[in-house]
Amino acid sequence: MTAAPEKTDAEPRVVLSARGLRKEFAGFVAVGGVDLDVHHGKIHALIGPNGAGKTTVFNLLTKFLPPTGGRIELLGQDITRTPPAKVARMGLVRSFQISAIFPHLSVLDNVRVALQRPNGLATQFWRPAGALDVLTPRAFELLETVGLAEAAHRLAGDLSYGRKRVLEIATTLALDPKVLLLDEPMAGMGHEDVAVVAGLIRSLAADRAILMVEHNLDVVAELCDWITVLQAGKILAAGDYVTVSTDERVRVAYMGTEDE
Ligand SMILES: Nc1ncnc2c1ncn2[C@@H]1O[C@H](COP(=O)(O)OP(=O)(O)OP(=O)(O)O)[C@@H](O)[C@H]1O
Repeated sequence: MTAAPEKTDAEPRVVLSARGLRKEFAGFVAVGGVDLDVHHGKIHALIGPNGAGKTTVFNLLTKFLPPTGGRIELLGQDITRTPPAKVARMGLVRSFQISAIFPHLSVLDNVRVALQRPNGLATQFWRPAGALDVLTPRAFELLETVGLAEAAHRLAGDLSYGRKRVLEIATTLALDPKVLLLDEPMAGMGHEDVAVVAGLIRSLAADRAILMVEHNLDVVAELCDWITVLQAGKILAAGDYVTVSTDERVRVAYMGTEDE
């Protein structure tokens, strides 16, 4: 028997897909039939004006909201009706805002607490001192990955805003995501932090897929391989930055003018 040819990077594989994704709230169509393919090794942006349905799509993909229609597949498995915690364990992980970190714990402990979740230790929060020590090497590895190792023993709450976001991303890596969903990762950041987080996101995309909602179009242009533009719950355009940014419908709908 001949083995199936292995997929190469030249032919990136779809790790997350949605077909006909739909969500109605009491008759109001927030997401009206969205098709999406997210590829391993690629950074995919979801953009669109306020109220376009970006957050709702994120909530549907991560199963925080049940869809009213359509189908979602993760790594070839139908997850349309799978509960959120299971979807996260399967590798679809969403980065929350910095409120997800514990400000009174050290940077290292934030990551160790995150690491105990996939190990099924979440219910043992009040364990004897030292019980998390076994997680320390892996926690340091993750802090190295995101460039926070030297801040390991600082209180998380004392980090700059941008570094808090970086720490939060490190805690999501504890779940070893195959697909990482980032909701406005650059929101509220200055130029310097944006550059740091952009570099981090690029490095994280090397061995996983990234889907991000991002309002900063400079970041999208610089970072993203593929862009899906939503408007009023539907896909207005999709393609690389040049394709979508020169699309007249996108310019009118998203940028708000035909002349810019
Ligand atoms: N739970 C809900 N109940 C009713 N309507 C909702 C609910 N959640 C979202 N909507 C509506 O669905 C539409 C899409 O909202 P959503 O938050 O997904 O848009 P968005 O593109 O993320 O917007 P923004 O950029 O402002 O965050 C909006 O009109 C919103 O008012």
